[in-house]
Amino acid sequence: MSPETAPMDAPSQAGSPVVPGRGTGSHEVTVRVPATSANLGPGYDCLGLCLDLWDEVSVSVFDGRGVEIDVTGEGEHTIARDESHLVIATIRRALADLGHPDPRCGLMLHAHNRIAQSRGLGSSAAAIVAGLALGWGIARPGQPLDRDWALAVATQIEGHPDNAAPAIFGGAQLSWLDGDSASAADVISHASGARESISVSAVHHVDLEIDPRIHPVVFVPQRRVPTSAARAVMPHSVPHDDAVRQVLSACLLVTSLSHHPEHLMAATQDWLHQPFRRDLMPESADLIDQLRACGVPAVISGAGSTVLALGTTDQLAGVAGADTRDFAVHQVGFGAGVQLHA
Ligand SMILES: Nc1ncnc2c1ncn2[C@@H]1O[C@H](COP(=O)(O)OP(=O)(O)OP(=O)(O)O)[C@@H](O)[C@H]1O
Ligand SMILES: N[C@@H](CCO)C(=O)O
Repeated sequence: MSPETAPMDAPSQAGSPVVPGRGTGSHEVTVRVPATSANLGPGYDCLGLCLDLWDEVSVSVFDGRGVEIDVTGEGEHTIARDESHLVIATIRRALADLGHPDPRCGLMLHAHNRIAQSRGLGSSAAAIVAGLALGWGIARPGQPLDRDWALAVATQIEGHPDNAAPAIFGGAQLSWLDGDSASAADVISHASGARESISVSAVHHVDLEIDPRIHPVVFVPQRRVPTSAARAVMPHSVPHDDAVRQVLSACLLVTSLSHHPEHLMAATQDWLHQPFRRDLMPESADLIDQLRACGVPAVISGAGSTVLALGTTDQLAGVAGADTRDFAVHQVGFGAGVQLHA
């Protein structure tokens, strides 16, 4: 395999704090939370995998009210430094859910982000999962994270479980909601119209084996595509013929990932979301066309704009035939689920 590669920012050792604690009145809680790639072509809103690329976040509680937020790395010039910061907002949600006596407590947060935002690498799911794990660490110090609880709450916040499941459980995950609801928003509105909590038993996931011959490569462009914009262009219905082809592709992807990488080209075809999102990310759509023409199984990662190639060394050799100059190319490897140190 010979794609142009750039070194990833090496993660620090698990368990080492991001920065020395400055909080007063509480010990520091630290999490490492991974990037994820959802959809994988035909698995819209239900398939996702975890990448070996991590945000590291620590928090401590101080006496009084308010927040102090320090961000380095991705988003250091753009991310909010107030209560609207997604990790902070989610910590408070977790504290309330877990019956902490003071969910409005003062919070000091340090984040070192490596996951590019609004590029289809699950940055929002990572921030939500980080917030839930940190909230758990504050409210339940020393207890192992209840990952099923985290998945249910993350799904309610994010609306779909396909990034949250691998961010929490690692590897590749198939995830879904009970009943005929496609999204958490449906579950909420069907329930009563109010924002009720999704019951933990309403969100499901299964681990999918990944054939050791398969490797991921990500091609990250400069263009940002907010997930909300990418979901706004989705049609309400698709032709039956396309739905039939999608079923085959999605089924084939599950078995190709686990045991039959030779079928990954056919298994990564999609008729449900990528065609409708092309105009939002023309460079990425063009790169996918080039890569697939060279025999590389390539898809839009999540809602875009990153391109994900998933293949064997032989399949990935085709990357050399594509023009990747406008993309940062990383051979990342597969990751594990969120790590909490409380
Ligand atoms: N580390 C972070 N800290 C705080 N907020 C974050 C962080 N990462 C993401 N966010 C919030 O989430 C937004 C990006 O979420 P969005 O759903 O658009 O993209 P994504 O999650 O990166 O992509 P995808 O869902 O397609 O994988 C950012 O604009 C920011 O508001
Ligand atoms: N399944 C989601 C992933 C991004 O959050 C989508 O494609 O919109």
